[in-house]
Amino acid sequence: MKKILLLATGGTIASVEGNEGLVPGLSAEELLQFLPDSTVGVKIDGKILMNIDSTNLQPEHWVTIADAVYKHYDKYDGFVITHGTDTLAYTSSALSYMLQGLDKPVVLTGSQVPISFKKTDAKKNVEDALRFSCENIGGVYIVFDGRVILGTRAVKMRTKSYDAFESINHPYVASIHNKEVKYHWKPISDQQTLSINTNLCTDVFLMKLYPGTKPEIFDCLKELYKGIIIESFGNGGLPFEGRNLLAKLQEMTKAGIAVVITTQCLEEGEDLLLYEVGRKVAEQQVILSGDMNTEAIVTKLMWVLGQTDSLEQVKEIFETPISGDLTIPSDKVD
Ligand SMILES: NC(=O)C[C@H](N)C(=O)O
Repeated sequence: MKKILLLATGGTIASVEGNEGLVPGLSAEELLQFLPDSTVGVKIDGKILMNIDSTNLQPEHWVTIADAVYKHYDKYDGFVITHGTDTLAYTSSALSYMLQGLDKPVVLTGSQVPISFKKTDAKKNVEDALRFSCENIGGVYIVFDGRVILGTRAVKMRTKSYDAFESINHPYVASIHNKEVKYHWKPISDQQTLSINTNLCTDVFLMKLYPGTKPEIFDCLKELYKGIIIESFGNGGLPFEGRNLLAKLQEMTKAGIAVVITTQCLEEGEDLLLYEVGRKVAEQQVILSGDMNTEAIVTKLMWVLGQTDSLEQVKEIFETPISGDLTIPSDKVD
């Protein structure tokens, strides 16, 4: 019989009605009591790590979760982490960088409606997550609404609907229907032994550009952050006329700030070489993010800056795919 460890962290799934709205309140054992008897066939131990709305979740909590998986790794066949949906994709990405070489599934799930409510998506999601955690597959995954998404590729797209998450720029790993797992994609495992590296540098800022962004904002950011992610427009680029951000970019990279360029478009990623506005940026010491999603970019930059201060190394590690986070152009199928 497979042994699974369920790590509870809070979120809507564990929430109850409080005086000021929904608030996490159920323990891991209480969550498990809501599951039907048909979940037999698996031995599940439950452990609560924190009981918070994932809006309150911080990078330090990612470390707590990674440490818990690592500590219990040899004793279990798989792991299910129940979590709020709002920052779930950040946690799944962070875990994908901190825990590499997994040969067992680490499965995150949550729900849009608390498990104690009559009509809820929680029971199905936890059951599906438990099912997937028994598979012979390594890596970090999100299981939600019958779909399995690679941990570095999920984006929360909807605030209320059950199909809250989409897999962006990557195939769904599998779908789960009537208790059956049907694969659409499988990872190529090149590293066999599990390694944990939870060093993070959280001095990372995410800026969304809009027409009219003031260049002076970068003077403040330069003092506070070691890494800045610019969500630019379309294929990527910065204005060099009017409010000139290109000149500021040069100042930032000279000051040793790691600047990552991405796009506000969810699908297909940046392509800086296509337009003049992008090429002028590509000529600078910037870091490219290809088709990575913002959740993966933020957590990867924190993780890479936690490993090295050398800008060349930051660029090299960041631009190398980890845990399926980035499609290198030769991998793309037209
Ligand atoms: N559906 C949810 O879980 C939302 C909740 N606010 C959370 O992220 O904790």
